[in-house]
Amino acid sequence: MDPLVNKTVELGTGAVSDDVVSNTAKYSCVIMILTWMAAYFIWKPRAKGALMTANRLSYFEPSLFARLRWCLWAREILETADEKAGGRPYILARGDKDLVVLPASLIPEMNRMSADMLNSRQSHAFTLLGDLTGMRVVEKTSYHVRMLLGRISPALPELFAPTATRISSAISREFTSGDEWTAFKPLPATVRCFSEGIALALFGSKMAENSRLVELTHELTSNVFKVAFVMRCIPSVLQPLCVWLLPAKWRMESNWRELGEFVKPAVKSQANLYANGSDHNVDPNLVSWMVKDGRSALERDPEVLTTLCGSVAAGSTYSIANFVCRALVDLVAHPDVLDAVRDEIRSKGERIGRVWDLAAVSKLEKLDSAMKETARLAPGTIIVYSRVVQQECTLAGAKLQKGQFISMSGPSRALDPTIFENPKEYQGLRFCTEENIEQHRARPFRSVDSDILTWGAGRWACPGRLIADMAAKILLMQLLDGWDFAFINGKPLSPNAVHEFLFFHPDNQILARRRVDRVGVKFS
Ligand code: HEM
Repeated sequence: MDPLVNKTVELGTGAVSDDVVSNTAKYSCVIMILTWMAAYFIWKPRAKGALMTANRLSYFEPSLFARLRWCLWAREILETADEKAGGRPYILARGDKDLVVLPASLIPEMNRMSADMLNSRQSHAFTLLGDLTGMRVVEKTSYHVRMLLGRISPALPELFAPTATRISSAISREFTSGDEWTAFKPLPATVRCFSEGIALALFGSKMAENSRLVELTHELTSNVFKVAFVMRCIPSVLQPLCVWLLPAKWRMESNWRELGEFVKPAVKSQANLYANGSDHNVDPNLVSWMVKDGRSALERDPEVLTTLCGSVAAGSTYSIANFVCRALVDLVAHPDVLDAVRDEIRSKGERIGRVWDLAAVSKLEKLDSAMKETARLAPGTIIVYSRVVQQECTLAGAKLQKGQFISMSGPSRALDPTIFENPKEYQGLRFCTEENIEQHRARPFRSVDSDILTWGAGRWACPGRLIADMAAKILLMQLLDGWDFAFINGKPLSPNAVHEFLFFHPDNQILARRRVDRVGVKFS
């Protein structure tokens, strides 16, 4: 029979539509099984002996979803992953990159690995989207890090008094002089205070007299972070185009140009001075030392030095300000700790005639303990020890290829109940108890502590930690002595988070008023 005829007949009875449906169902089943098998075989070799993956719902999920989840819920994702992994390495799908998260117990072993095995620069440049934020050069050099550690940190006793003077005069500008409660935004106020100190360390006293340059140190930072935070939500291929839709990108470009207009002529004129042999006393600031010590063409290039100054500004102004605002609100939320810290400042001040030098400030153990506790509970970043592997190696049983990004979870250590009793509870004086005080004296806030990980760890731990510690104490001591603080409607403020970064929201407000019984804090 002619099949066409047959079909026509069957169509009329509706039998064909049943057939078509059942064939479609069969083919769909076959396709599904084949797809599943293909996925299984592609996936299986990776999964075999492989690590757990966090923040990836399925192999086929677009990485954009992982990016967005990480942007919004990084803390929760990391906490759940740490718990599931139980101290074993795992993969964190961040959306922009898969990181192998290693247990913090590996820190001593990793600290022994040479600099050409693990690279921190590549990882920092990637995290802050160096190509888009203008900081790509930090991938090539750590000259600024060497200068901070080798030249600026040793000069801190000399920098202490002028830094304190600048911060103090900024405090009197930024904080209320009235004895009535007044609402204000602590983050922008403290950022402006710290920018005075950072500008001094970066550019020296003469250049730091220029208020626009001081302003640039935090304005540039703010725009760099805005660009990086927003662009990290967008797939890499779209970033070079989309970034130009951000007003922050245009402002940042103009900030870089302006910074160059300050730094480049200074670099050139100082290079001339040194070339003429008139370099007897180097002013302790980053620009002067970089010009003086520069050996390679890169280290002498005014454009590169401008970028390095900008990247130090980006690593410093908001980091200290965020930290100090958190330390302050933690103290306000725990009046017993606040009273103990104030008493310590007052009684020690009386013993030394109320004029503080760097050594005396460094001995405020209760203030130091409260700072450590804040940093433990609300670090600047929950991911630390971020490095790029340079040679194939095996760590904690995980085989790592060249180019693999690795990292560690800060909270997995800082909130470990075997290290800290009631780890999620703020106990500002926990490091000053009888059994902890000796260790606290040996490892104050400014030191690299692989239990708290405030500064990361190893040879590439934060090179600005001594400056940060000094500047934070100069500010906190004056604020605690001179002002009362309170929450608006008694409501405490929690840290905000975006990607792996915790921060104090710039719009957060608290109340302040002058203290009637302030005794005054002077620095020498
Ligand atoms: C409370 C304030 C601060 C905190 C919590 C902090 C924390 C950190 C952390 C965790 C790192 C990564 C370290 C690693 O990769 O192991 C880092 C890097 C860095 N910090 Fe800080 N920091 C602070 C203040 C400062 C200051 C004041 C400066 C400069 C004056 C600074 C300059 C830098 C630089 C240049 C890097 C990059 C180092 C590199 O490329 O290897 N930081 N900081």
